Amino acid sequence: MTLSKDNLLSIYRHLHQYPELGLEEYQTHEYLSEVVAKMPQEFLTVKNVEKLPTALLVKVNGHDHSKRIGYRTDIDALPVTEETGLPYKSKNEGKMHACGHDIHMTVALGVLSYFATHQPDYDLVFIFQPSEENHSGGMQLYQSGALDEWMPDEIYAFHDNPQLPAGTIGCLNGTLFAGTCEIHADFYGKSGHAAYPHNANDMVVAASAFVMQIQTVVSRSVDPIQGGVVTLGHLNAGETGNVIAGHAHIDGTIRALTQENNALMQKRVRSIAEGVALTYGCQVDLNLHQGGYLPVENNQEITADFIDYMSHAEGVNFIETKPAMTGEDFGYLISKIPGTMFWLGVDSPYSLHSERMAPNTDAIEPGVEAITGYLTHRFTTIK
Ligand SMILES: CC(=O)N[C@@H](CCC[C@H](N)C(=O)O)C(=O)O
Repeated sequence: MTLSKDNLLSIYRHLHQYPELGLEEYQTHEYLSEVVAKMPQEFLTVKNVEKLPTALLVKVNGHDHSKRIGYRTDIDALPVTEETGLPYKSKNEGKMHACGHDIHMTVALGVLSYFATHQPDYDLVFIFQPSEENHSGGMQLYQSGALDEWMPDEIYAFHDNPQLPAGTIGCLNGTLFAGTCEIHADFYGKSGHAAYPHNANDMVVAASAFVMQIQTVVSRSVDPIQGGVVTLGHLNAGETGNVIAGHAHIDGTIRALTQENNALMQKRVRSIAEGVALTYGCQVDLNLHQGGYLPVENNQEITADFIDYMSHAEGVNFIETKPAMTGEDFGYLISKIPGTMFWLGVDSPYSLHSERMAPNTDAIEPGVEAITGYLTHRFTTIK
């Protein structure tokens, strides 16, 4: 049975209502397993992963086992309080599928349900991967060895895109997403009475200097033609207005389209943190963590075939897109297995990660059809 439009919509709404954070996706894993269990099992082999219990792998056994295509979806949500006002809004307080991984999972189930009833030419491995937003779930899954016996020859994934019309496929033959590196910084000084600054060491001042100096990383150190991003999204210091803060904590992210620029920016952020500590006579504890968030470099030959198919397939609305500074731990998987990442338009006025981001669910069916059509085509061109 191929899941119908109504089935897919009700799956989407269920997933949307029960978002879970990275590595905690137990209910999601259970629900996905139940949906897969209701599909005809003749061609399916399901595998759980001991080291990563919320991951789910499903192989559709093809007519011929000499080649294998991987299709990955992420399953985690964000610590965001939903404000879409949707009747099926999140029931898990403070958690939301604000990055649209619920769309990713629904489309993956739609594609899987098609191949569960239409045996593919070669094997297809569906990878339901935890923790894309943090903890590098894709890298953890790869390194767990769970994929080893089902290692795909090539791999695909998409991300939903609120800026594209619903159902539109977007792609680029090159680097689609940036490599990212998380910044976590703690500045330690000496707290004290607001009236006696000379007896304290104010970490609001040190953290502010760090924030301002960081602004020169992209503007002064990165080739402007290549660009980059440093965003500090979280700053916390002190307790109240008349007490000098002895501690400041900052979280942020570095983004660059090449690993070389990412490394350069990491080096500059470290120098600035150390410079601020020296200048302000404080301690800094800086943690720069890149994990599996490598640039998403689409494979040239595979992506050329993908773009050729999508631009000519009947019923597919395709546009060539620019690189984006969003990150993805698919960057790790695609550095190990050649493949293509692409966009699926979900047409929302609010951006990914916004508490108001409400994907247009009209994207689901054309997404399933375009991907099903491409994979069917790819079985005839895969080398
Ligand atoms: C698609 C998307 O929004 N991905 C996230 C990935 C986060 C990577 C890492 N935790 C970081 O913050 O650098 C993104 O924020 O782009």
